[in-house]
Amino acid sequence: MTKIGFIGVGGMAQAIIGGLLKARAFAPADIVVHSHQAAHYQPYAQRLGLTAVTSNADLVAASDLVVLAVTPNVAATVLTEIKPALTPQKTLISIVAGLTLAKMATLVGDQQPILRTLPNVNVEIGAGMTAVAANTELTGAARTTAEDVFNVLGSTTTLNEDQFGIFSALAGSSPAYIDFFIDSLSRAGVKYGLSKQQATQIAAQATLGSAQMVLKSDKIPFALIDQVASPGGSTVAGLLAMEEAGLMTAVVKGIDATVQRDHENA
Ligand SMILES: NC(=O)C1=CN([C@@H]2O[C@H](COP(=O)(O)OP(=O)(O)OC[C@H]3O[C@@H](n4cnc5c(N)ncnc54)[C@H](OP(=O)(O)O)[C@@H]3O)[C@@H](O)[C@H]2O)C=CC1
Ligand SMILES: O=C(O)[C@@H]1CCC=N1
Repeated sequence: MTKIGFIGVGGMAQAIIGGLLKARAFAPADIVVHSHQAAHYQPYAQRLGLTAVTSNADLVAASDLVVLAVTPNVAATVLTEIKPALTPQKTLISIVAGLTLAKMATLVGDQQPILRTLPNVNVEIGAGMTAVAANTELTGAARTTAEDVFNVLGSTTTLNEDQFGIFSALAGSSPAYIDFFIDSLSRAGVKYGLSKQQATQIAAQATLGSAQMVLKSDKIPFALIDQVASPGGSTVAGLLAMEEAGLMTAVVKGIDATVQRDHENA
């Protein structure tokens, strides 16, 4: 059986592992974990029945797929550390935002098969959106095996590396921005007397349905806006007030800052 190892078991690795277990894509014991602090990875591994090892090198030795799931500031150090344990029979999978295939190859060697990915947190419930880019060493069955890790967790798209920055903003970071929007809607509901729990449920279901409508309809979002906004009605009054407060400009400015920070991490 293919064994998958995670270097780092923070928020994103735990979302991927949770999604893989729910999809029964790997048996718990075939998921190997290690992170910086034993107090973090050992209880987590024990709780889920995963295989915990005591070093990054041991993790690479025990895994066919090695997922780099550390923050960008320590990625280079960790790649240098695991280089002696890597072989061309193993696939290195990075989820690190901003880290290019070329940079990784300089640290682990040109012969290493590598899949650069950028998943989002919704992989945890099988509703993820992940970008992938393979280097020239990753081909055939090995490439399929690596990409299938993310195919079982939602949608995937193959992307040129120069588009990973904007993808990271629109799919990787946006769950936080959409949660912010849902929370803003539900806070408005509280202002008008709904309980926070009921307002959040209502706002989240309306957001989910609207996203599904955009994906299923042949209309662009602006046409769907017109379908909701009745002449002389309440929606158009709300839309104009939101635009006066600069909603679209605020969103684009937020994405600009996200992309800029992603480039600084590269
Ligand atoms: N969060 C998200 O939605 C997304 C994140 N990403 C990328 O995923 C990566 C991880 O992000 P996130 O999970 O949010 O971050 P976290 O801070 O939650 O997790 C980072 C993990 O790295 C571990 N770590 C730190 N240093 C080492 C080391 N030397 N050796 C082994 N493990 C180490 C930490 O271990 P310990 O806890 O034991 O200290 C921790 O488990 C980032 O590169 C980010 O760009 C990509 C897409 C989406
Ligand atoms: O906040 C971050 O840096 C990462 C990248 C995409 C989502 N989270």
